[in-house]
Amino acid sequence: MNIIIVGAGALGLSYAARLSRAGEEVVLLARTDKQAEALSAEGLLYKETTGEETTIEVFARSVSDYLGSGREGAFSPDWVMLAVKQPSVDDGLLDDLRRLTAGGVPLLALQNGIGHMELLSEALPDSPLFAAITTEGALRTDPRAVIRTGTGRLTFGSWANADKCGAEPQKMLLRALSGAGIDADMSKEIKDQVLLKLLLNAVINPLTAIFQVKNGDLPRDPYRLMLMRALHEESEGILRAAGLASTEDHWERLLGVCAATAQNESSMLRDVRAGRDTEIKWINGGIAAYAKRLGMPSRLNDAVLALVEALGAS
Ligand SMILES: NC(=O)C1=CN([C@@H]2O[C@H](COP(=O)(O)OP(=O)(O)OC[C@H]3O[C@@H](n4cnc5c(N)ncnc54)[C@H](OP(=O)(O)O)[C@@H]3O)[C@@H](O)[C@H]2O)C=CC1
Ligand SMILES: CC(C)(CO)C(=O)C(=O)O
Repeated sequence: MNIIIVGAGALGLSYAARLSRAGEEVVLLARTDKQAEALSAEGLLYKETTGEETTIEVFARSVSDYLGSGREGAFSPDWVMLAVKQPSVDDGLLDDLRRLTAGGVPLLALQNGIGHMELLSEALPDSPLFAAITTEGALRTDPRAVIRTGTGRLTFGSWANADKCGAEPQKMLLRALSGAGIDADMSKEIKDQVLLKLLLNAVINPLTAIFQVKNGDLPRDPYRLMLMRALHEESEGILRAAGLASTEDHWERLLGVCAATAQNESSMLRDVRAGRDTEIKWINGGIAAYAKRLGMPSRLNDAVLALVEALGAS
Protein backbone atom coordinates (compact mmCIF):
# COMPACT_ATOMS: atom_id res chain seq x y z
CA MET A 1 0.00 0.00 0.00
CA ASN A 2 1.17 3.54 -0.71
CA ILE A 3 1.15 5.78 2.35
CA ILE A 4 2.24 9.37 2.85
CA ILE A 5 3.03 10.25 6.45
CA VAL A 6 3.13 13.99 7.13
CA GLY A 7 5.26 14.79 10.18
CA ALA A 8 8.53 13.06 11.09
CA GLY A 9 8.14 13.45 14.85
CA ALA A 10 7.67 10.74 17.45
CA LEU A 11 4.52 9.15 16.09
CA GLY A 12 5.30 9.72 12.40
CA LEU A 13 8.75 8.12 12.72
CA SER A 14 7.42 5.23 14.77
CA TYR A 15 4.70 4.38 12.24
CA ALA A 16 6.96 5.05 9.23
CA ALA A 17 9.58 2.67 10.65
CA ARG A 18 7.21 -0.23 11.16
CA LEU A 19 5.21 0.25 7.94
CA SER A 20 8.40 0.59 5.83
CA ARG A 21 9.95 -2.45 7.51
CA ALA A 22 6.82 -4.45 6.66
CA GLY A 23 7.27 -3.61 2.98
CA GLU A 24 4.65 -0.87 2.59
CA GLU A 25 5.56 2.00 0.24
CA VAL A 26 5.96 4.92 2.64
CA VAL A 27 6.80 8.51 1.77
CA LEU A 28 7.71 10.30 4.99
CA LEU A 29 7.30 14.07 4.77
CA ALA A 30 9.30 16.08 7.29
CA ARG A 31 9.15 19.82 7.83
CA THR A 32 12.80 20.43 6.94
CA ASP A 33 15.13 19.30 4.15
CA LYS A 34 17.85 18.71 6.74
CA GLN A 35 15.87 16.07 8.65
CA ALA A 36 14.58 14.45 5.44
CA GLU A 37 18.10 14.22 3.99
CA ALA A 38 19.48 12.65 7.18
CA LEU A 39 16.66 10.09 7.25
CA SER A 40 17.04 9.17 3.58
CA ALA A 41 20.85 8.99 3.72
CA GLU A 42 21.38 7.22 7.03
CA GLY A 43 18.05 5.52 7.74
CA LEU A 44 15.64 5.67 10.63
CA LEU A 45 16.86 4.33 13.94
CA TYR A 46 13.94 2.55 15.56
CA LYS A 47 14.10 1.22 19.11
CA GLU A 48 11.43 -1.21 20.29
CA THR A 49 9.99 -1.37 23.82
CA THR A 50 12.21 -4.45 24.31
CA GLY A 51 15.33 -2.36 23.66
CA GLU A 52 15.98 -3.99 20.26
CA GLU A 53 17.32 -1.41 17.77
CA THR A 54 17.06 -1.48 13.97
CA THR A 55 18.03 0.94 11.25
CA ILE A 56 15.30 1.07 8.66
CA GLU A 57 15.58 2.46 5.13
CA VAL A 58 12.97 5.14 4.52
CA PHE A 59 12.09 7.50 1.68
CA ALA A 60 11.91 10.95 3.28
CA ARG A 61 11.49 14.41 1.80
CA SER A 62 10.50 17.78 3.17
CA VAL A 63 6.91 18.67 2.32
CA SER A 64 8.03 21.67 0.26
CA ASP A 65 10.63 19.68 -1.67
CA TYR A 66 8.16 16.87 -2.34
CA LEU A 67 5.40 19.19 -3.51
CA GLY A 68 7.83 21.17 -5.64
CA SER A 69 9.61 18.20 -7.17
CA GLY A 70 6.95 16.70 -9.40
CA ARG A 71 7.26 13.41 -7.46
CA GLU A 72 3.75 14.26 -6.23
CA GLY A 73 2.31 12.99 -9.52
CA ALA A 74 4.51 9.89 -9.65
CA PHE A 75 3.45 8.45 -6.30
CA SER A 76 -0.22 7.72 -5.95
CA PRO A 77 -1.04 7.43 -2.24
CA ASP A 78 -3.81 5.21 -0.90
CA TRP A 79 -3.72 7.09 2.41
CA VAL A 80 -2.27 10.24 3.94
CA MET A 81 -1.52 10.01 7.66
CA LEU A 82 -1.23 13.31 9.49
CA ALA A 83 1.24 13.08 12.40
CA VAL A 84 1.92 16.70 13.36
CA LYS A 85 0.88 18.38 16.61
CA GLN A 86 -2.23 20.55 16.83
CA PRO A 87 -0.44 23.94 16.69
CA SER A 88 1.02 22.92 13.30
CA VAL A 89 -2.39 22.48 11.66
CA ASP A 90 -2.30 25.94 10.07
CA ASP A 91 -3.28 27.44 6.72
CA GLY A 92 0.02 26.48 5.07
CA LEU A 93 -0.28 22.85 6.11
CA LEU A 94 -3.95 22.74 5.09
CA ASP A 95 -2.93 23.96 1.61
CA ASP A 96 -0.30 21.21 1.43
CA LEU A 97 -2.86 18.62 2.53
CA ARG A 98 -5.26 19.81 -0.17
CA ARG A 99 -2.60 18.90 -2.75
CA LEU A 100 -1.55 15.65 -1.09
CA THR A 101 -5.14 14.35 -0.89
CA ALA A 102 -6.21 15.62 -4.35
CA GLY A 103 -8.46 13.15 -6.16
CA GLY A 104 -10.14 11.90 -2.98
CA VAL A 105 -7.23 10.28 -1.09
CA PRO A 106 -8.44 9.49 2.46
CA LEU A 107 -6.72 11.26 5.32
CA LEU A 108 -6.13 9.82 8.78
CA ALA A 109 -5.58 12.43 11.52
CA LEU A 110 -3.72 11.24 14.62
CA GLN A 111 -3.88 14.32 16.83
CA ASN A 112 -4.78 14.39 20.51
CA GLY A 113 -7.32 17.02 21.47
CA ILE A 114 -10.08 18.56 19.39
CA GLY A 115 -10.46 21.28 16.81
CA HIS A 116 -8.29 19.84 14.04
CA MET A 117 -11.10 17.74 12.50
CA GLU A 118 -13.25 20.84 12.07
CA LEU A 119 -10.33 22.68 10.40
CA LEU A 120 -9.68 19.71 8.13
CA SER A 121 -13.38 19.38 7.24
CA GLU A 122 -13.53 23.05 6.31
CA ALA A 123 -10.32 22.96 4.25
CA LEU A 124 -10.99 19.59 2.60
CA PRO A 125 -14.82 19.52 2.31
CA ASP A 126 -14.87 16.69 -0.24
CA SER A 127 -12.12 14.45 1.16
CA PRO A 128 -12.75 11.27 3.11
CA LEU A 129 -11.58 12.21 6.61
CA PHE A 130 -10.84 9.73 9.37
CA ALA A 131 -10.01 10.53 12.98
CA ALA A 132 -7.68 8.29 14.96
CA ILE A 133 -6.70 8.00 18.56
CA THR A 134 -3.76 5.99 19.74
CA THR A 135 -2.65 4.74 23.12
CA GLU A 136 0.84 4.01 21.72
CA GLY A 137 3.80 5.86 23.16
CA ALA A 138 6.66 7.21 21.05
CA LEU A 139 9.58 9.49 21.80
CA ARG A 140 11.84 11.09 19.20
CA THR A 141 15.35 11.22 20.60
CA ASP A 142 17.02 12.85 17.59
CA PRO A 143 15.90 13.84 14.10
CA ARG A 144 16.26 10.29 12.83
CA ALA A 145 15.75 8.23 15.97
CA VAL A 146 12.62 7.15 17.77
CA ILE A 147 11.88 4.94 20.74
CA ARG A 148 8.59 3.13 21.09
CA THR A 149 7.87 3.93 24.74
CA GLY A 150 4.60 2.07 25.11
CA THR A 151 2.48 -0.45 23.31
CA GLY A 152 -1.10 0.50 22.60
CA ARG A 153 -3.86 0.47 20.04
CA LEU A 154 -4.69 2.75 17.16
CA THR A 155 -8.45 3.15 16.69
CA PHE A 156 -9.80 4.96 13.69
CA GLY A 157 -13.18 5.76 12.25
CA SER A 158 -14.96 7.90 9.74
CA TRP A 159 -15.39 11.60 10.43
CA ALA A 160 -16.65 12.79 7.04
CA ASN A 161 -17.15 11.57 3.47
CA ALA A 162 -16.21 7.93 4.13
CA ASP A 163 -18.77 6.96 1.48
CA LYS A 164 -16.55 8.67 -1.11
CA CYS A 165 -13.78 6.09 -0.67
CA GLY A 166 -15.81 3.07 0.42
CA ALA A 167 -14.82 0.27 2.77
CA GLU A 168 -11.89 -1.22 0.81
CA PRO A 169 -9.25 1.43 1.64
CA GLN A 170 -10.18 1.14 5.30
CA LYS A 171 -9.71 -2.63 5.23
CA MET A 172 -6.43 -2.18 3.35
CA LEU A 173 -5.19 0.23 6.00
CA LEU A 174 -6.13 -2.17 8.78
CA ARG A 175 -4.28 -4.98 7.01
CA ALA A 176 -1.21 -2.82 6.46
CA LEU A 177 -1.15 -1.67 10.09
CA SER A 178 -1.62 -5.21 11.42
CA GLY A 179 1.03 -6.52 9.03
CA ALA A 180 3.42 -3.92 10.45
CA GLY A 181 2.72 -5.04 14.02
CA ILE A 182 0.60 -1.99 14.80
CA ASP A 183 -2.40 -3.05 16.84
CA ALA A 184 -5.36 -1.32 15.19
CA ASP A 185 -9.11 -1.44 14.95
CA MET A 186 -11.97 0.54 13.48
CA SER A 187 -14.74 2.18 15.47
CA LYS A 188 -18.17 3.33 14.43
CA GLU A 189 -18.14 5.64 17.47
CA ILE A 190 -14.94 7.51 16.74
CA LYS A 191 -16.35 10.84 17.97
CA ASP A 192 -16.99 9.27 21.37
CA GLN A 193 -13.51 7.71 21.33
CA VAL A 194 -12.00 11.12 20.60
CA LEU A 195 -13.90 12.65 23.54
CA LEU A 196 -12.84 9.79 25.83
CA LYS A 197 -9.18 10.33 24.94
CA LEU A 198 -9.70 14.07 25.42
CA LEU A 199 -10.99 13.44 28.94
CA LEU A 200 -7.82 11.52 29.81
CA ASN A 201 -5.54 14.12 28.26
CA ALA A 202 -7.45 16.97 29.94
CA VAL A 203 -6.46 15.67 33.37
CA ILE A 204 -3.10 13.94 32.94
CA ASN A 205 -1.42 16.33 30.53
CA PRO A 206 -1.83 19.73 32.23
CA LEU A 207 -1.34 18.41 35.78
CA THR A 208 1.82 16.44 34.94
CA ALA A 209 3.14 19.55 33.16
CA ILE A 210 2.31 21.86 36.07
CA PHE A 211 3.70 19.54 38.76
CA GLN A 212 6.53 18.24 36.55
CA VAL A 213 5.87 14.60 37.41
CA LYS A 214 5.58 11.35 35.48
CA ASN A 215 2.08 9.99 34.81
CA GLY A 216 2.36 7.34 37.53
CA ASP A 217 3.34 9.88 40.18
CA LEU A 218 0.36 12.16 39.56
CA PRO A 219 -2.19 10.33 41.76
CA ARG A 220 0.37 9.45 44.46
CA ASP A 221 0.05 12.75 46.30
CA PRO A 222 -3.35 13.36 48.02
CA TYR A 223 -3.50 17.04 46.99
CA ARG A 224 -2.74 16.22 43.37
CA LEU A 225 -5.32 13.44 43.52
CA MET A 226 -7.89 15.95 44.79
CA LEU A 227 -7.12 18.27 41.87
CA MET A 228 -7.28 15.37 39.41
CA ARG A 229 -10.74 14.44 40.70
CA ALA A 230 -12.05 17.98 40.50
CA LEU A 231 -10.67 18.59 36.99
CA HIS A 232 -11.98 15.20 35.89
CA GLU A 233 -15.46 15.88 37.29
CA GLU A 234 -15.71 19.27 35.61
CA SER A 235 -14.39 17.96 32.26
CA GLU A 236 -16.58 14.86 32.31
CA GLY A 237 -19.70 16.96 33.01
CA ILE A 238 -18.94 19.29 30.10
CA LEU A 239 -18.12 16.45 27.70
CA ARG A 240 -21.30 14.59 28.64
CA ALA A 241 -23.32 17.72 27.89
CA ALA A 242 -21.39 18.02 24.61
CA GLY A 243 -22.43 14.50 23.59
CA LEU A 244 -20.08 11.98 25.25
CA ALA A 245 -22.22 8.85 25.38
CA SER A 246 -19.85 6.32 26.98
CA THR A 247 -21.14 5.05 30.31
CA GLU A 248 -17.98 3.34 31.56
CA ASP A 249 -16.29 4.38 34.79
CA HIS A 250 -14.06 7.15 33.40
CA TRP A 251 -12.35 7.89 36.70
CA GLU A 252 -11.18 4.27 37.10
CA ARG A 253 -10.07 4.35 33.46
CA LEU A 254 -8.02 7.48 34.14
CA LEU A 255 -6.30 5.89 37.14
CA GLY A 256 -5.65 2.78 34.99
CA VAL A 257 -3.92 4.88 32.31
CA CYS A 258 -1.76 6.61 34.96
CA ALA A 259 -0.72 3.16 36.19
CA ALA A 260 -0.20 1.69 32.70
CA THR A 261 1.92 4.68 31.60
CA ALA A 262 3.50 5.24 35.02
CA GLN A 263 7.02 5.78 33.67
CA ASN A 264 5.92 8.14 30.86
CA GLU A 265 6.39 11.84 30.84
CA SER A 266 3.20 13.14 29.22
CA SER A 267 3.57 14.86 25.87
CA MET A 268 2.65 18.17 27.50
CA LEU A 269 5.33 17.87 30.17
CA ARG A 270 7.86 17.08 27.44
CA ASP A 271 6.72 20.06 25.37
CA VAL A 272 6.97 22.42 28.35
CA ARG A 273 10.45 21.09 29.23
CA ALA A 274 11.60 21.53 25.63
CA GLY A 275 10.14 25.06 25.38
CA ARG A 276 7.75 24.00 22.58
CA ASP A 277 4.14 25.04 22.09
CA THR A 278 1.82 22.67 23.92
CA GLU A 279 -1.56 21.28 22.80
CA ILE A 280 -3.31 22.84 25.85
CA LYS A 281 -5.56 25.06 23.68
CA TRP A 282 -6.88 21.98 21.86
CA ILE A 283 -7.28 19.93 25.06
CA ASN A 284 -8.47 22.02 28.03
CA GLY A 285 -9.11 24.99 25.73
CA GLY A 286 -11.32 22.70 23.62
CA ILE A 287 -13.31 21.67 26.69
CA ALA A 288 -13.63 25.30 27.82
CA ALA A 289 -14.95 26.21 24.36
CA TYR A 290 -17.61 23.48 24.61
CA ALA A 291 -18.55 24.84 28.07
CA LYS A 292 -18.89 28.36 26.72
CA ARG A 293 -21.19 27.18 23.92
CA LEU A 294 -23.26 25.21 26.43
CA GLY A 295 -23.39 28.00 29.03
CA MET A 296 -21.53 25.88 31.60
CA PRO A 297 -18.71 26.95 33.95
CA SER A 298 -15.20 25.67 33.18
CA ARG A 299 -13.14 27.30 35.93
CA LEU A 300 -10.64 24.47 36.40
CA ASN A 301 -10.08 23.99 32.68
CA ASP A 302 -9.59 27.77 32.35
CA ALA A 303 -7.15 27.70 35.28
CA VAL A 304 -4.95 24.87 33.96
CA LEU A 305 -5.01 26.46 30.50
CA ALA A 306 -3.66 29.71 31.99
CA LEU A 307 -1.10 27.88 34.15
CA VAL A 308 0.31 25.83 31.27
CA GLU A 309 0.38 28.87 28.98
CA ALA A 310 2.24 30.74 31.73
CA LEU A 311 4.74 27.88 32.06
CA GLY A 312 5.39 28.14 28.33
CA ALA A 313 5.85 31.89 28.52
CA SER A 314 8.34 31.61 31.37
N1 LIG B 1 4.11 10.71 20.74
C1 LIG B 1 3.15 9.97 21.25
O1 LIG B 1 3.44 9.02 21.98
C2 LIG B 1 1.70 10.27 20.97
C3 LIG B 1 1.32 11.38 20.24
N2 LIG B 1 -0.02 11.61 20.00
C4 LIG B 1 -0.46 12.76 19.23
O2 LIG B 1 0.06 12.66 17.92
C5 LIG B 1 0.35 13.98 17.40
C6 LIG B 1 1.82 14.01 16.97
O3 LIG B 1 2.58 13.84 18.16
P1 LIG B 1 4.15 13.60 18.18
O4 LIG B 1 4.54 12.74 17.04
O5 LIG B 1 4.49 13.18 19.55
O6 LIG B 1 4.66 15.08 17.94
P2 LIG B 1 6.14 15.58 17.55
O7 LIG B 1 6.24 16.98 18.02
O8 LIG B 1 7.14 14.59 18.01
O9 LIG B 1 6.11 15.53 15.97
C7 LIG B 1 5.41 16.41 15.17
C8 LIG B 1 6.20 16.55 13.90
O10 LIG B 1 5.46 17.32 12.97
C9 LIG B 1 6.41 18.08 12.24
N3 LIG B 1 5.75 19.18 11.56
C10 LIG B 1 5.26 20.33 12.08
N4 LIG B 1 4.72 21.09 11.11
C11 LIG B 1 4.86 20.40 9.96
C12 LIG B 1 4.53 20.66 8.61
N5 LIG B 1 3.91 21.80 8.26
N6 LIG B 1 4.83 19.74 7.69
C13 LIG B 1 5.47 18.59 8.01
N7 LIG B 1 5.82 18.29 9.28
C14 LIG B 1 5.52 19.18 10.23
C15 LIG B 1 7.39 18.54 13.28
O11 LIG B 1 8.59 18.94 12.63
P3 LIG B 1 9.76 19.73 13.43
O12 LIG B 1 10.22 18.80 14.49
O13 LIG B 1 10.76 19.97 12.36
O14 LIG B 1 9.13 20.97 13.96
C16 LIG B 1 7.54 17.26 14.09
O15 LIG B 1 8.57 16.45 13.58
C17 LIG B 1 0.03 14.95 18.53
O16 LIG B 1 -1.25 15.49 18.36
C18 LIG B 1 0.07 14.08 19.78
O17 LIG B 1 -0.76 14.57 20.81
C19 LIG B 1 -0.99 10.75 20.44
C20 LIG B 1 -0.65 9.66 21.17
C21 LIG B 1 0.71 9.32 21.50
C1 LIG C 1 -2.21 9.11 27.55
C2 LIG C 1 -1.03 10.09 27.68
C3 LIG C 1 -1.27 10.97 28.87
C4 LIG C 1 0.17 9.21 27.91
O1 LIG C 1 1.30 9.90 28.31
C5 LIG C 1 -0.91 10.91 26.43
O2 LIG C 1 -1.67 10.72 25.50
C6 LIG C 1 0.06 12.04 26.29
O3 LIG C 1 1.07 12.06 26.97
O4 LIG C 1 -0.24 12.94 25.49
